[in-house]
Amino acid sequence: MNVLSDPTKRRWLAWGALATVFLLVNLHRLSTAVLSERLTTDFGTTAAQLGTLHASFFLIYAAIQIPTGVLADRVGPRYVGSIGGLALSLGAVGFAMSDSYLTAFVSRALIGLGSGVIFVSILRFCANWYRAEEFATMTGLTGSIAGLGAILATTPLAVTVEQVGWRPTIFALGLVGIVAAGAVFVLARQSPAAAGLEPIAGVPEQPAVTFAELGGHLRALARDIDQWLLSIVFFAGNGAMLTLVGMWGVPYIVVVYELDVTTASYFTLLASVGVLFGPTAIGWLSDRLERRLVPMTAGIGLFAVALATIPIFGRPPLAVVAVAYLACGFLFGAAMLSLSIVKERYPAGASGVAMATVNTAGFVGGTVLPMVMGMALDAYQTGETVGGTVAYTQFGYRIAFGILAGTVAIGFLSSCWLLVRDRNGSAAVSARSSEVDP
Ligand SMILES: N[C@@H](Cc1c[nH]cn1)C(=O)NCC(=O)O
Repeated sequence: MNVLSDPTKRRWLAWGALATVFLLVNLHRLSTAVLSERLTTDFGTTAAQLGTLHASFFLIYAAIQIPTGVLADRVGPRYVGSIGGLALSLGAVGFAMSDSYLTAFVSRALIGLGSGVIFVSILRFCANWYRAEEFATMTGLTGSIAGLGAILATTPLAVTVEQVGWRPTIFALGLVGIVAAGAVFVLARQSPAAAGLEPIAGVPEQPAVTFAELGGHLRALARDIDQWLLSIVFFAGNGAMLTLVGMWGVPYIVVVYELDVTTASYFTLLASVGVLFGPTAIGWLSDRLERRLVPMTAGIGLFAVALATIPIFGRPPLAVVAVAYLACGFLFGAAMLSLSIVKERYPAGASGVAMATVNTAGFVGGTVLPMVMGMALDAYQTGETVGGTVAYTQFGYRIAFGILAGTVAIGFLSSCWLLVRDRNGSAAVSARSSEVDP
């Protein structure tokens, strides 16, 4: 058997193609920080227009999660993943060739649209090609790709853009994406059987679902308390991480410790290093322990504690901030277990819509929490500007980080509630509930 005909090897090739597209998703979604000055020069954008360009990606991303879940369940990851990869890559090519803010905005929206379908398609692919007890590891591994993308979107992207220019860089990423989307189409079949391969031991063939059945599952999800609790966990965990890395993690250090932006960005880089390792390690541990709720609750609780060091001390030693940022990134992996739990609560054929529902909450968190923190900070302006941006007081940052830590603490309480419900038998928190959390 060669690598294409052996299903246990073939699945890694297909996952690799999908993961390459997901790496590009993460590079594009976090690239605005590095590109901002050049975009301002080339398109004459105001700060508000630049913010809209950045935020449009997240809004579209959140909005299309549930339709993506329906399509991933009904049509399969091969078509959804490859068409999404093609769309985001064409968007990147268009963005690189844009000659006005309008074309740049439309192209960026296309990148967001294509990107939004990739993560759920990968998880849906993993549900069909990996055993249930490998699923949290695969979800974590996929989440870690986001950490790698976040790292590549900092200094490596900045250096490349400096050397060859932003347009050739984004154009090249578009070409890589077109090749990767082609590889997804060729390799990522619906299941081993659909690829004409032997079944994989312990991975049952999943029945096809109709749109009507998926509608029924969506209605069940809307009524399911566990789904809402899991969504709160992911809203808090994913939202807090995206807020820390993508928005307020750097300005806090610049203002409170009076460091320059480049030095401050090393701290958020540490958080991304945490995301590189944490989701895989925690997912793997959960699979080994055959437990989901206990590691999720412990991890999200520690996440809240790590984040709370900032509002509690206001200006802790920088080494403490470094450890806290790294710990937050690593422990974010615990929040990702919410995706495995919801997947195991629903029939295999509807796992896409179930995971997409919880992922939506994660990206609503990534959109809402930076804004809420910003509104809190606005009440504590110093009246000065640092590096062209409005400066806020240290107390303002304590309040804003307190809101963020409080949100993660609510995620922790939701996770505790899930544990209690599971122990009381009021919820079958996992399809394998008796094995997973006895
Ligand atoms: N790992 C997260 C994204 C993230 C959060 N903080 C830094 N990166 C992830 O994979 N989320 C799912 C998705 O759809 O991107």
